[in-house]
Amino acid sequence: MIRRIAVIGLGTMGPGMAARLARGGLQVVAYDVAPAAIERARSMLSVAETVLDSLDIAPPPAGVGTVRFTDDIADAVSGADLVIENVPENISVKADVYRTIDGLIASDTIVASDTSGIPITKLQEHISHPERMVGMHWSNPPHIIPMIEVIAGEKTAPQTVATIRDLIRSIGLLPVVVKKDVPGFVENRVLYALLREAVDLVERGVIDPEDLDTCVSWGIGYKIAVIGPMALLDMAGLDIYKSVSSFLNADLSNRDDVAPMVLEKTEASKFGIKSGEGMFSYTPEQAKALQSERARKLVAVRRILEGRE
Ligand SMILES: NC(=O)C1=CN([C@@H]2O[C@H](COP(=O)(O)OP(=O)(O)OC[C@H]3O[C@@H](n4cnc5c(N)ncnc54)[C@H](O)[C@@H]3O)[C@@H](O)[C@H]2O)C=CC1
Ligand SMILES: Cc1ncc(C(=O)O)c(C(=O)O)c1O
Repeated sequence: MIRRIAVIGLGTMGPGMAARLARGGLQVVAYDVAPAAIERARSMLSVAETVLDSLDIAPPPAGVGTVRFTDDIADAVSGADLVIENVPENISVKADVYRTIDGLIASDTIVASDTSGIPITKLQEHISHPERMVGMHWSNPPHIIPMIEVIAGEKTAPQTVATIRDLIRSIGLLPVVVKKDVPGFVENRVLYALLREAVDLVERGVIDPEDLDTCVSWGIGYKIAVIGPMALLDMAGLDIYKSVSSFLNADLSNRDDVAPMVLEKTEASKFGIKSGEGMFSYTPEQAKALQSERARKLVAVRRILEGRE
């Protein structure tokens, strides 16, 4: 039974995840190596709590469902039933965390990684109880998006997958068990196929970035929220898909490296809203407004999709 959870890494993903787990009645202890990240996470936590209120996700009874911050990793993981690792997408940084916590956790503590796509089999090499390690891939923003992928590595015990799947379900979220430990799992394989083509189209001057976003959001995005790709194929007709894919697939981007436009921007520290510039430019006020607007619209759409409006 999972009651106490340690969230390690409080950047983009950690705070919203901590808020959502606590709202599900779990005792969360949140840790980051950087004191500034802990401070930022405190304010992100209260923003996430307001959003959870607007989703009508009822608070748990008094005394359970708390988030406590700590700057001591031993304190964070001590007594944890589950540790969720949320540190940068880099095997050696993640492996360092696993080595550090290895001697601090019980042999039956589950260690989950929120990796965006590093195979769990590779991460398991760095922990002494690989049967207790599992992928638990949340989607950003984690306090609003209900779907979480659950991925077993070669050495993950089936019981570990079942425990995490049941935990996700028990707090009203939507687990999807991925059957093979492929890089990127499923969500990011699909997302990155789309992003590769989108970046390529902008890079080749086929379309301006603003128009690309309008085309994808109001064309594909709007309907894909209501009907998934498999059912969409049936709606369009597999005969149409066969005809179009017979000439189009060969023309789609198949680049296997990072696009030059993305390399140029990241080399100039243009990372997006976190640095004030990426594909577009943002003042701090615009970045904040964009995040609130995204939360407000996601809440509104979710209420409708769940038939609550
Ligand atoms: N950003 C996104 O949209 C999503 C990211 N992910 C994955 O989640 C993980 C975390 O991603 P983000 O939150 O975006 O990263 P981030 O870079 O925003 O935050 C990472 C945090 O980890 C902390 N950190 C670094 N080393 C640490 C250590 N040894 N111990 C404790 N804390 C440490 C950093 O100080 C930072 O606050 C990555 O594996 C990423 O691929 C998963 C879903 C979505
Ligand atoms: C660009 C990008 N990369 C990875 C992820 C992820 O799911 O890991 C996301 C996301 O939205 O969650 C993302 O946008």
